[in-house]
Amino acid sequence: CVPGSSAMAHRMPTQGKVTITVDEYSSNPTQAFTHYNINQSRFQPPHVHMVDPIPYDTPKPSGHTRFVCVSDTHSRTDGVQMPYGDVLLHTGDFTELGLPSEVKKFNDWLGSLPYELKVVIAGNHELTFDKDFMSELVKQDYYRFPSVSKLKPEDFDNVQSLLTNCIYLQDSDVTVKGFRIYGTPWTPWFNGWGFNLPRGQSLLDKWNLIPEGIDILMTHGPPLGFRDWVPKELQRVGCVELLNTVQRRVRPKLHAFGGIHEGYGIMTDGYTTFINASTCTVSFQPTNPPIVFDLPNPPSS
Ligand SMILES: Nc1nc2c(ncn2[C@@H]2O[C@H](COP(=O)(O)O)[C@@H](O)[C@H]2O)c(=O)[nH]1
Ligand SMILES: [Mn+2]
Ligand SMILES: [Mn+2]
Repeated sequence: CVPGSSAMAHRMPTQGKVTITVDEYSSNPTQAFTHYNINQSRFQPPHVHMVDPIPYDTPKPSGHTRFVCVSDTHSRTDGVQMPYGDVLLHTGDFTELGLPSEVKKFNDWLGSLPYELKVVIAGNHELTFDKDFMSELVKQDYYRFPSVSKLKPEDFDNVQSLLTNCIYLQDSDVTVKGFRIYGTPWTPWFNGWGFNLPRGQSLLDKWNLIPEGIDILMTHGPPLGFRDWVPKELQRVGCVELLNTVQRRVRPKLHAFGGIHEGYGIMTDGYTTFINASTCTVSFQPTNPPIVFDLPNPPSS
């Protein structure tokens, strides 16, 4: 089923393409959650429920690919025990500030891991990966991030090239082992970090770049209602337009993200599995284990 029915998504009769528009509750995700839960049972069982992670020693079913999901490692990978799997997915915040030294350290860690393929996106902490953010920061004389101010532009101009041990996605996709994976770093504006955009049309413009036919979506932050609860503020902070895009247009089998460290865990809506794989806790301790997930191989692979 496509959860919920709303004026916020409609199928164009001639093209069969679903168009997502800005949700009336876009700017207040906590209110959006309550509204859609009461009026559409949108986050209710039996379709929506928590999922237990599979134990690492579970044999992989034949004809499946095992994905290992991590996120928000924040340059703290030293003690993280990595399980068996085929493809690593890292959904951003692999550094504290995107310093080239941190990126190199992360790339070395990736190089030490045995996975056949590693796919990585940036998060709001990868400041140097967001070119527009860096141009603005230069104008502000770097007052917010003193250690970034020590960098010369040539040190970070081509920071992506330091990631030699993975496939880096930024509003782009790749097909690996027959799975089409799309990755995008944008999150709702929060304290003016990298890859921040206002809720509403600005973020929806980014989600509208996600093609149909994606098997796995990687974003840094959660969609509304799925592992997006911030207990210290009693707020849901997931993006409403991202949820509508995922459930009503793109419909990936797996949506992997992090961003909200407190939301670590797995849920399903009955079709898409949502994995918040934040390795670091809210106090930035890297104690949440990587989450493994098996997907049946696409027929053509
Ligand atoms: N109320 C909100 N809290 C947020 C949001 N994004 C992040 N956070 C909180 O910060 C930590 C760490 O995030 P990081 O990007 O600095 O690593 C996260 O776990 C939340 O507690 C937000 O949009 N709204
Ligand atoms: Mn983080
Ligand atoms: Mn983050």
